[in-house]
Amino acid sequence: MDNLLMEIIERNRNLVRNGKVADYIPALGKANPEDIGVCVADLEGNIYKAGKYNKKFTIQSISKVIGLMLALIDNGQDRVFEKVGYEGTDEPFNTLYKLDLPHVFKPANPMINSGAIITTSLVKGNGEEKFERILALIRKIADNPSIDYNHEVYMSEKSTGHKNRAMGYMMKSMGLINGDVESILDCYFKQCSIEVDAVDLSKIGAFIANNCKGLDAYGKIDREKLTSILVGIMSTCGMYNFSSRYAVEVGIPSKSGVGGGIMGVVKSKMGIGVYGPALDENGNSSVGYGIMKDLSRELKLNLF
Ligand SMILES: NC(=O)CC[C@H](N)C(=O)O
Repeated sequence: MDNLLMEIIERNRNLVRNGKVADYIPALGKANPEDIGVCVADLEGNIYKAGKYNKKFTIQSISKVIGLMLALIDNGQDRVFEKVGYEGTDEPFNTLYKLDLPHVFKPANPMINSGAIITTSLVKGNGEEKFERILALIRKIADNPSIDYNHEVYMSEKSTGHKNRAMGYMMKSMGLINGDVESILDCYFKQCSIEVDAVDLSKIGAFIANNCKGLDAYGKIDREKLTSILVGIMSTCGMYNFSSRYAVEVGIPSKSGVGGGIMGVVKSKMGIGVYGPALDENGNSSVGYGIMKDLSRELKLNLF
């Protein structure tokens, strides 16, 4: 299996040229596009890996899955989806303008920035406590207590994230956000700056694939429902405005981040973590997409 993963990396390495490392968050621009890693964690506890699987990068939008998870545990399904929708969108992840349309009352889904700012706002905790709870949950489900956030990336996001700030205040004016917008954004920027590697992502994916089994408590939701919401939303919205094409070509519920990571969840089978920081025009890892496509074909994982 490790050999197959290495072969798949090499087969897709040329896709680096189709992408570009994100630099709208200046600190992300330092990543090396040639660093490519992959890891598969199955539900029996086996870990298969190849390439730069232990290269650290920031989790970015993949944290939206964990934000949604904790918001659901804290509030239950109905309260969360009063403030954010279930539906996919053909707008990019940082879209803002639809929030100002007369018939739009909430962000389309929790995987775009506006929707994720809502789920972060719904995570219980005052000030730092909100972030500490998100970090603790990631450490727990990745089974890695050393996971932490990257201060430089956090500061870089905080000082340049004006559009996210605009969304936060817009949604406050729409009555969707309770509490202090700046402190919610601060938590959002920090959660995006949490550093992981491909192994961590595969383990988080495996946790979800195993019906989210292993938490001490599930608060206002049961874990079967929690899992189907996470997996359903990842399949329809996880790759932003590329989600449907991705479903056709890969067919694995996945979430990407502009740090270059993709996390895949194959229910009852495995979690997958891929890293490749060069991004395509939708903000998804260009090599990561190729690797997921090949993995899906070779291991017959396409759900559809
Ligand atoms: N797509 C992403 O990974 C976006 C996350 C990034 N922190 C942002 O808010 O722009």
